[in-house]
Amino acid sequence: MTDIHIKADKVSFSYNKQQTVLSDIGFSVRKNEIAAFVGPNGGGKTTLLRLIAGLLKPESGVIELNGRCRALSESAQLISYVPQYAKFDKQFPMTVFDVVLTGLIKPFGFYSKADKDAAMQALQYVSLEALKNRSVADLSGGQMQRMLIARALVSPKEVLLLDEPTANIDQESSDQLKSLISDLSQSITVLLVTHDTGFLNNLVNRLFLVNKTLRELSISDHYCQLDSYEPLSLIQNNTPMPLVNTTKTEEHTL
Ligand SMILES: Nc1ncnc2c1ncn2[C@@H]1O[C@H](COP(=O)(O)OP(=O)(O)OP(=O)(O)O)[C@@H](O)[C@H]1O
Repeated sequence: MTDIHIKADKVSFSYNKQQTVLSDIGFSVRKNEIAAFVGPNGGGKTTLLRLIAGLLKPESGVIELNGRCRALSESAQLISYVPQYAKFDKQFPMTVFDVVLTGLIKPFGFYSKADKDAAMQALQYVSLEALKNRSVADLSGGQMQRMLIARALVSPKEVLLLDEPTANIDQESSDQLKSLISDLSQSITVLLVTHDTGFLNNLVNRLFLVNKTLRELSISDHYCQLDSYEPLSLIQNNTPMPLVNTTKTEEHTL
């Protein structure tokens, strides 16, 4: 019996059948792992997340969840994707609670008491319940990110995909987010894309370098300077990843 949760095998993709964006991608992630995709701009990280979410279809190869490929509708029930630059018009008069509810697709926007309880629970999970009536216009970047995670998880999910979750947030918010992701991984699998390699220290179990192809980077128990890691130079020189300590420790719980 395997506990492989997500597996990609020989996946290739191009937009409009033009330039190949991803070529022969293969990796696997186990249940409750936190995996990060790093790499240079335009390397294909966001495209890979969209493929995993089922929003794009591989040109060749397969992506399996729990051992089989899924249709988009089924993927959407199991996987939540928080895109890069997920933004709300700050002038739009919506409260935090309203936004979280929109994570539940309901005809005519009719939400039951159970839906509202679920939204409240999701807000509690990300420690935003006190801000539930606040307008989204008045949220900080970190609060916005946590709200979007609450929205993504308002219905139960197996996998959370986060694209650049620390973009435009300060160190304190980044630390809170890191704790939240670590906590979430007790119950779900988290895959994230980031350029913020410092964020990955003591957080991730798996690290993948994406630049058209994918290469798993070794995670060592020995410390090194992840902060000075430069994906592009690694690819160009084809040198091994400097030793980093990004292993999530057994006792790392919140
Ligand atoms: N909808 C699209 N149509 C055509 N080309 C696209 C589309 N989206 C992305 N691309 C191209 O695909 C390549 C990979 O883009 P992608 O956004 O996946 O890279 P990335 O690694 O996430 O980049 P970044 O780190 O800058 O966010 C880029 O060359 C990009 O211009």
